[in-house]
Formats: sequence, C-alpha cells, structure tokens
Amino acid sequence: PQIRKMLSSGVCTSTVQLPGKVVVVTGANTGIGKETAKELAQRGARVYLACRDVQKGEFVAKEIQTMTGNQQVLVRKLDLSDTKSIRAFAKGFLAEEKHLHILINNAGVMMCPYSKTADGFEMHIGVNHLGHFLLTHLLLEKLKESAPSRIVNVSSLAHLLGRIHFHNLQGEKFYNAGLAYCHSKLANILFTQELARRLKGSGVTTYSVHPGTVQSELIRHSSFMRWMWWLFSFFIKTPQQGAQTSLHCALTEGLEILSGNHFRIEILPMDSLS
Ligand SMILES: NC(=O)C1=CN([C@@H]2O[C@H](COP(=O)(O)OP(=O)(O)OC[C@H]3O[C@@H](n4cnc5c(N)ncnc54)[C@H](OP(=O)(O)O)[C@@H]3O)[C@@H](O)[C@H]2O)C=CC1
Ligand SMILES: CC1=C(/C=C/C(C)=C/C=C/C(C)=C/C=O)C(C)(C)CCC1
Repeated sequence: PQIRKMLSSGVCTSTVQLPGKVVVVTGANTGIGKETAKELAQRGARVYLACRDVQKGEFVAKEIQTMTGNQQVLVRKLDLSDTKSIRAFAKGFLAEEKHLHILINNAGVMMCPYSKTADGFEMHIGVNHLGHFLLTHLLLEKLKESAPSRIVNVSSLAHLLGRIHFHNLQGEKFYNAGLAYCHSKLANILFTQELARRLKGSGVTTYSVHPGTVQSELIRHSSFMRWMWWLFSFFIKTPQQGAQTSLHCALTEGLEILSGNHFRIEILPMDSLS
C-alpha cells in the first residue's frame, strides 16, 4: 500500500479557474487526455477535444458536459497521422477562435506494428512527434496572441531508451516497435526544450511530462504490455491520477521560469528534471 500510495501521490494542487480560457487537448476521447480535458472543463475553460474518431469524441464530450455542467466542450476531427487533417483542424480552429491559452499535445500510439502515416513517416515518430510538431507550429501565432499561454507535451519515462537515429528516422533500415515509441518520446522532450528556447520572451511557455504508469488503451497493440499491466495492476495509476502532471504544468502559477523542463511524478514528489 505504501508503494501504491507513493506511485500515485502527486496531485495538481492548483486552484486556478479558467473562465474565458480556451484549451485544446489532443487524443481526449480516452485515457489521460479525457481526464485532463474533464478537469479543465470543470475549471470553466472552453475545451476542444481534438480526436481522430469524432463519434468517440462526441460521446465523451456529452459525458464531460453532464459531469461538469460546462457545455463548452467541443469536438473537432484531428488525425495526427495525416498532415492534411492537422492543417484542416488548425484552419477550422483559427477561423472560429480568437484565443488559445493551453495546448495539450497528449495523443499517442505505442508499439504498433510497422506502418506509415499518410505522408510516409513511421507511425510513432509521425503521430507522437511530427504530428504534434506541425500542430503546434500552426497554432503558435494564436498562442502568442493569447499570452500568457502554455504548451504541454506528454512524453514518457520511455524517453530514457530513446535515440534519434537520423539515418533511420522512418525505421526503414531496422524497426523495433518498443524502441520506436521510445525514440518518439525523446523527440517530444527535445522539441520542448528547443521550443522553450525559441519562445523565450514571447509569453508562451512549454513543458514536457511523464504521466506515470497509467491504466489506459495505450497498451492495446502489445499483449506483453497488457500482461505486465495486469500483473502490476496494483501499482498502476488511474487515468485521473495520470492526468495530474499535465494539469500541474497547464495550471500551476509561477511555472514560467521552468519552461522547457521535463516533469514527472513517480516515486519522487512532483518535480522538474532539467
Ligand atoms: N499510459 C501510460 O502508462 C503512459 C502514457 N504516456 C503518454 O500519455 C499519452 C496519452 O496516452 P494514454 O491515455 O495512456 O493512451 P490511450 O491509448 O488511452 O489514449 C491515446 C489517445 O491518442 C489518440 N490517438 C492515437 N493516434 C492518434 C492519431 N493518429 N490522431 C489523433 N489521435 C490519436 C487515441 O485515439 P483513439 O482512441 O481514436 O485511438 C487516444 O485518444 C500518450 O502520449 C502516451 O505516450 C506516457 C507514459 C506512460
Ligand atoms: C516493473 C514494475 C513496474 C513496471 C513499469 C513499466 C513496465 C512501465 C512502463 C511504462 C511505459 C511503457 C510507459 C509508456 O510511456 C510498475 C508497474 C511501475 C510497478 C513496479 C514494478
């Protein structure tokens, strides 16, 4: 019980409310993204659920509206494995919204069989990093106009095993599904660090996070991971607990000075690792 308590102890303690604020959460129809979106809606923000499956998104939007009483929970189509879809999402969003205060780049795939995005990128690097890279770039002016604003990139402890193999970025020479995930999660952290450097003085800050080991649909492609999750289920966080690090980075006042840092809660108390 002590270990269980330690592994799920970090909680976002910010009391910040978000009336009038606009938020986009990618992959918000399930898992950590859904719980992140729910809490931001609870605090009064207008929340866009950016989902590749609009039907699943609408179902969750209704659930969040009912639970929070916030009707400003909207679903928009976003498939991060297709740059056309990313551009269409951004175009629609920029046309309908004057502001964007918080962008949570949360969606992700893990250990999927070798496949490519519509534009020919290996699926992990394409969805987890390049898709969010393009999305962020397309929304950046709006974030600057809305400053102070924040970008949270959901990475993973798995980045520790990641390497950027420039000679094999698309996994064509060799491919390992687990390592491909790790590489893409390292890319999330490197992106965050460089983005923070480039955005210095703009009022837009950015953070990467490891949410902890969380019960979600992320393990859908790997029976080994499903077995691991089942075996260690006692130690695994709920999605609501997993959302806490993203929420901390999106909400906590005075975090601007730590722009570019990587945050995690697991064993250690809520901390930032530079
Ligand atoms: N669970 C864990 O233990 C950990 C998770 N993370 C990270 O947390 C984030 C959230 O994962 P988690 O909630 O666990 O996993 P889930 O699989 O439950 O959620 C992932 C979300 O990403 C969406 N998604 C996947 N591919 C695309 C795409 N091409 N375009 C748009 N959306 C897409 C999924 O949509 P759909 O439902 O339609 O498939 C889903 O909404 C990920 O970035 C993951 O890497 C990091 C460390 C540990
Ligand atoms: C061994 C072990 C664990 C396994 C952790 C693993 C396997 C984490 C994998 C994380 C991933 C894949 C993150 C995705 O981004 C637990 C459950 C902490 C409990 C204590 C013992």
